[in-house]
Amino acid sequence: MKPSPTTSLLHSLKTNSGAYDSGEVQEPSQFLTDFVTREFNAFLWISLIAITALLLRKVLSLFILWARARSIPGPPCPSFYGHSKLITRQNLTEVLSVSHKKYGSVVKLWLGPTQLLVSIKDPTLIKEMLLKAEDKLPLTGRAFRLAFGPSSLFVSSFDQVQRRRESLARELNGRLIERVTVIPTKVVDCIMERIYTFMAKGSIDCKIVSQQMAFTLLGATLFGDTFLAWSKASIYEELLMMIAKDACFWASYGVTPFWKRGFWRYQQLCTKLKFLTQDIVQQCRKNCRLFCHMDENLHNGITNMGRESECGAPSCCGVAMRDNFSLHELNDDLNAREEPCGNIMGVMFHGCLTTAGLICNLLERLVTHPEIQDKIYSEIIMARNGSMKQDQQCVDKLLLLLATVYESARLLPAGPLLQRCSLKHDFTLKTGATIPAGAVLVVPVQLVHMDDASWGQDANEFNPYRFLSKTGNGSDLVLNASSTGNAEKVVNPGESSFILNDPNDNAAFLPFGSGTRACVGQKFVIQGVATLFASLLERYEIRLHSGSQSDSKPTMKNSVPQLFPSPEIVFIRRNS
Ligand code: HEM
Repeated sequence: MKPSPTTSLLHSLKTNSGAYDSGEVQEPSQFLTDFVTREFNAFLWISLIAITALLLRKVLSLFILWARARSIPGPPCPSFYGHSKLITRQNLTEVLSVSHKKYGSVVKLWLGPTQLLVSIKDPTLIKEMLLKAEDKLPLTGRAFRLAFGPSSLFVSSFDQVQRRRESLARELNGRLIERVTVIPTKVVDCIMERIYTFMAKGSIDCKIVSQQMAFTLLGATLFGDTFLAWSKASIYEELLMMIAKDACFWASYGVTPFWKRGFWRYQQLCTKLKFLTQDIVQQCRKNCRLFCHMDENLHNGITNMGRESECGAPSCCGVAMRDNFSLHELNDDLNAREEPCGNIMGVMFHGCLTTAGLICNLLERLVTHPEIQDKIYSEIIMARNGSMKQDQQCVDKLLLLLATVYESARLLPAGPLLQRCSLKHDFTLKTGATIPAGAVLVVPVQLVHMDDASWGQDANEFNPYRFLSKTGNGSDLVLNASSTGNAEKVVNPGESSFILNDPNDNAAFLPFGSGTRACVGQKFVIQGVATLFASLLERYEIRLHSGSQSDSKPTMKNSVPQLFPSPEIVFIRRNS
């Protein structure tokens, strides 16, 4: 029988001590061999103990995970691999819809023996969870890191994003909100210029025009006037969209797939985007210095005429945006590991995709509900007549327009699920259910937005009036979801006074998430999109192209709205 490592260690110790006892002198080479053998054996033992401890820890945490998860209701596992075989990206919301109906508002599914998914549908519990679970899933962070390099936004861990989040939120909701009323006048001109080029070829696809609008709105906000005159803007937009198509796919590999040719092609696109971002940032800085210089000259009484074309600012711009503070917020104070421009690319990527989705949905609702479009137009004209400043539209008065933006965001949120996790700590919900650290937490936003209990019988119908309350005889008559049938007839902008409800008062309104990792762009994007549409609708009527098929009522499957194809639309200039 082979001696075990312990016996050989003891034996060698014994023989050596015996040799010294008997006064024999050992050969130095023999001593060295014994020493190395002993050291090696000791190393093997230590490794064995460490690996066993590690495995035991893993098994223990697995038992703890299973024990904690037992208290959460959910369908039994069909196999060792849990429910992963039943779930695809497309049908997860449907699976969750069925499970919530059967098991209640908190449901668990096993995605494998070690991966637990917990879905929450009750609005109050959702709010609680979104406050307590501070981290994002590592997959999201990986997708952004692979595409744009390490950055301090859109990272999984809350500790790493907190500071940048707060400073960006301060800027977006402070100075930028003030400025957003100026941007769209210029942006509309630029957008319309491109829309006319599209229309020269016939009608336009709603998706393409929304992408274009979102990109121009965000680009002008982040980079100022320089962006509107930038010759490479359309290449930038194309690259962003190409990256968006593949980002999740490449991030889903546990190990970066260096061996795949497609991955290198993807990386090339990302590098091109990085160079383009650096280019626009440099141009912004150059123009900013030029503008500052112009300002000085202006103060010194030197005429400014002709300088605008000198510095490349577009002719359509009435007001120049001189300090690109958003760039400072995103690009300054980077730590050594961060990619310069990483945050800028991340914000452009997320902002463009989500804003394009909202604009597309809004356009679809307006063309399929022309009566609402007409009312919004009257509201715009009335607000314009009452406005002191002829070149600016005060969007806060356009209640029906704002309500239509909210309703569009509610009906088709940017993604079907909100995802979170708590990487380090378990936490307990009010119901007593303990959510283990590392569990994938999801909110099926589409289901929550279509829930009759939160939105009334007409939850899956387009009804912007649900966000308006009518004040009458001193008491508020709230035209909410349950009374919407009549509300539309009663509400006529200008005839009586209305109040726009804060959509966030309803815990079931989640297109921008909520809690610790909620979208920092919500207020800005709603103001920006509403101001953009106020300018656009004042000058153009948007209609469905005569050949285009669009069903205003999306079909439902297990309470999940099915997307309708993007309609073809046309912009018709108004006479007045
Ligand atoms: C219609 C447009 C937009 C929609 C629907 C949207 C939606 C969202 C959602 C659902 C989240 C995750 C929230 C959560 O987990 O609770 C998010 C995060 C975020 N959004 Fe937006 N967003 C939009 C536009 C923007 C814009 C324009 C910006 C910035 C200029 C922005 C900046 C961010 C940031 C920085 C985060 C990450 C927060 C974090 O990880 O801590 N968003 N957004």
